[in-house]
Parts: sequence; structure tokens; C-alpha cells
Amino acid sequence: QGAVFHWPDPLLDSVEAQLYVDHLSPLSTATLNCRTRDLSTVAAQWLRMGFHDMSTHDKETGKGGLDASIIYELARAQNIGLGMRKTLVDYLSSPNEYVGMADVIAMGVVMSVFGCGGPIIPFRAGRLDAHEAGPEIVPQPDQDIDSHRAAFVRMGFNESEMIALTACGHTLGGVRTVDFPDIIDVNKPPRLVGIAFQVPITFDNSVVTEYLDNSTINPLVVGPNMTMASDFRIFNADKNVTMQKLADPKTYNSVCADLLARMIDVVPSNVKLTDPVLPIDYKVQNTFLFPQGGSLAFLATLRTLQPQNEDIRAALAAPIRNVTLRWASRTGNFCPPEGCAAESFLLDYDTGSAMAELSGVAQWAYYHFNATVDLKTSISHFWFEIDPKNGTAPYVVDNHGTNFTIEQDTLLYDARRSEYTPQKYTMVAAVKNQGLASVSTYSTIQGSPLDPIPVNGSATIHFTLDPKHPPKDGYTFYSGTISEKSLSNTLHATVGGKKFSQWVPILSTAGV
Ligand code: HEM
Repeated sequence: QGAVFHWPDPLLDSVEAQLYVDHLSPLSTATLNCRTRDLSTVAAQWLRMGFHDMSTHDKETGKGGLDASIIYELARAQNIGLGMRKTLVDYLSSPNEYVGMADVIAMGVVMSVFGCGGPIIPFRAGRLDAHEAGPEIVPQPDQDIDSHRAAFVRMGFNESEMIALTACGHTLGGVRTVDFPDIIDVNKPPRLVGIAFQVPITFDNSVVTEYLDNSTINPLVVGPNMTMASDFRIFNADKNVTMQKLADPKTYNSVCADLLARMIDVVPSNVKLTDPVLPIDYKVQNTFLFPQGGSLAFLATLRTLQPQNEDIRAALAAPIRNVTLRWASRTGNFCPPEGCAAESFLLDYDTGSAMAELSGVAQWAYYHFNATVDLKTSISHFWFEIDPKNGTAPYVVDNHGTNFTIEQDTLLYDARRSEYTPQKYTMVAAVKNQGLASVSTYSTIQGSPLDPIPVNGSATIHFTLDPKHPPKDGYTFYSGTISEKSLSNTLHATVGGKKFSQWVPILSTAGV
């Protein structure tokens, strides 16, 4: 059962887009085809970060887990490796005010396994980011088997799960000589810069079968330094019972999918995760309401899902279904009982991410609307009527029976008056004339890859009355200059003593 999307839900909205829609983002492309990097793979670097961040969890106290505390732990020898820093750089554009770095690290694990040909791991959203380091307790290769057993029990995994999880992780990547000169002797010919756990690097169980038939090159199994041979000790901890089971590729894939899903869901006990995030069938997005020429302009897009089992050519051929936007007045009865109406003026299509394709999405269809709403009576909520024009009855899309509610029309993001040029990002808010207002935006700002620890920051920018836009249509206009590195914004205002806020997911108008 997937998470139910009730608009507006910035967390599910952003996460679903990153998993299934945004086919150009680093998160959905960087691991594809198990892309190599630093003599390893991007996927291996992302997966290892997920394990290390999670592995400080203590199931007794409920503390630690996948909470992005790794950001504050990178200087430790336990987290050695160029891949850790590079992974944080990869992730810079993905978090925002609503999606924490911890969720991004967990999505990275999903993408790493999927990108190297492994199974799709269900992703649940809602992790909270830590603001300080956790304890220094990531398992190390020189520790004995009892301490490894104890460490995995502390994280919530029994002996057999410890063996399997390690075998599921050590299919990607390998050991680098600079990081572990005690494992791979840099001075001995042929002076290797690193050794992979298995070759080729891809998500499969060769690391298991090669271990069982003694052909493995895994340096954590065959040494030369047996003090550091943690995989050897772990893999045979139960006399190879678990490894024998994982020798079946289907079992390997299903056990790994299950354990890696559990691994990314190891979170501090105060965190409540959503149900798995699946592609959303009807998603309202790019809604903009602002005063314009004596009315309120209301722009909206309804995204619908084109399943792979539907005949796309037939669906594209006329007559295409009719989608109508309907809305109700906020005050009075300007709109008739069946609602005011606007037809979609533009329909376009786009492919989804590689993971959307594998999840059965052929493409996304976008129905765009540009409605003119009566200024005085405004708009309280909206819904859609869809006529499939294929003989089946028209139906209503109404946010699962709760309508798409416009909470307030006092503080609006003015998409048309806002201006984003390479020189200046000017964001304009429209505030209904109701006395003195104080207006600001909270921005999440993308960090720089050159930062010692590359992570995002935030800023609150106070707006002032905008002389370029004198009061009009009952609204007063405030503006502020925001960073061009801004990843998300939420407007906040106090108007006549009352507080309002408005999430601004994107900084442009909807394709009109
Ligand atoms: C006792 C348990 C474990 C120990 C001692 C251990 C140790 C190591 C060591 C020494 C490396 C080499 C890192 C480097 O050269 O910089 C490594 C790499 C790696 N580990 Fe583990 N590991 C353990 C469990 C796991 C688990 C459970 C996972 C994930 C489920 C995992 C995922 C990885 C990955 C993907 C790499 C390759 C990184 C790359 O190529 O960039 N490890 N591990």
C-alpha cells in the first residue's frame, strides 16, 4: 500500500518528483548503468554512506540511525574515503525545507541498488536530520566477530541478517589502498590502487558464489592481512548457512531488497515514516494565485499517469479525454452550484525517471489551466472533472474526497510580478490590504561543492514594500532579493496580527 497524497503535501510532493519524475536530477541519473567513479562506482559510494550513517543506531535507546549525522562525522577514521565527501556533493541540490538530507541519503541507497541492476527498494519518507554527530561506533574491519555480532544486534539485525546485509553491500565497489593500506599493501607490486569485492561491479551475488567456490578476490575475505578480513569472519559466522542460501540469485535479490529496505528505515525512535512512496496517479502542481488586471489569475497543472499497459497511441489519438477545472467561491455565490469552470488550455507529455519506467509509468501527461477568478468572491477550493471520452462515465478528481483547498488568499506568491534574471532574483508577495504587514521568505540555499563540508544552508529574507508595483486590485506588493541558489521557499507574513504562510515550490509561472 502506497502513501496517499493529499495536496498540498510538500514532503511527498518533492520526494515523489525526485524518485519518479525528475529524470535529469543527479539523484535519478548519477548511478544509472552502475557508473564508475574513483575506480569504484557512484552507487557504491552512496550505498556505503547509507550504511555508515545508519550504523550508529542503538535500538535500546532508540537514538541514532539514518539521520544524516554522518555530515558531522566525516573527519573520523571510521568514515575514511573520498566517496563520502563526493556523495555529499552529489546530494547538494536534492534536499529542501521539507525533504531532509537523511531522506536524500536513503533515496541514494534506493538509487544505488536500482542503478546497478538490483531490485527496487521501497522508499518511505519523513526522516529527520540530526544536528550533531552520533557516537563513534561504525564497525571496523579489524574487529572480532563477537563485536560485529554485537554491533549489528545494536542496530537491529541478527547474525544471519548481518551476514546477508554485508553480502548485499559488498557486491558494489571495493577497498581503496589509500584508505586501508593495511589491507592492500601499497608498497608491494603490482601496487594496486584498490581491489573490488567482485568484478564486474554490478548488483548481483557473485560476491557470494565466488566466496563459496574460493575464487573470490574480495580483499576483506582473502587478505593478505587476515586481521582485517572482516568479511571472511562475517560470511562464515554461521558456518556458511546464510551464504549457501544467498547463492541462489533470486533469494539474494529478495533478501537484499528486504534487508536494505529495513536498513534505510532504521531511524531514531521519534521519527515516523510514511508508507512507501509510489508514483502518484493524479498530482496537482504548479498552482499560482495572484491578482492580475482586476481579477485573480489561478494557474494550475494536473499531472496524470499514463500506465504502460495503456495503448499510448490510441490515447494520443483524438478524441483525447476532457479535463475541466472547477472551483467554488470563497464568499458569496458568484460560482454556480456545479462550480465555475475552465478547460485545460494545454496538454503536454514527459517521460519519467528510469525508476518510474521500471515501476510501470509510460509517461506523465500534464493538463495546464489558466483560470480567471472573480476578485471579490475569490476561490475557496477546486477539483477536476475528467471525461475519458471512451464510453466510460466522467469522474471527479477531488483530493480523495477532501477537495483541493486554498487555505487563504491573504498572502500570495505573485508569480508574474516576481523576476528572476541572472543578475537578480526578485520574489514578490501580494498581501491583501488589511493593515500593516511584515513579510519574509525562508529559503533553503544550496551549499557549494568547495565548502569543507558540502551541505545546504538557509536564510530568512525580509521583504519591503515594492515601489515598482504600487497597490492594485486590493493587494499590496512586497519584494525581496533571494539567492539564485535557493532550493525552496516558504513565504511568511503577519497581517493585521494574524500569521499566514505559503509554500513556493518553484520560482516560475506554469508554462504560460
Ligand atoms: C562489519 C561490517 C562491515 C565492515 C567492517 C565493512 C568494511 C568496509 C571497508 C573496509 C570498505 C573499504 C572502504 C574504502 O576503501 O574506503 C568497505 C567498502 C564498502 N562497504 Fe562495507 N563494511 C561492512 C558492512 C557493510 C554493509 C552492511 C554495507 C551495506 C549494506 C557496506 C557497504 C559497502 C560498500 C558499498 C563499499 C564500497 C565503497 C566504494 O567502493 O566506494 N558495508 N566496507
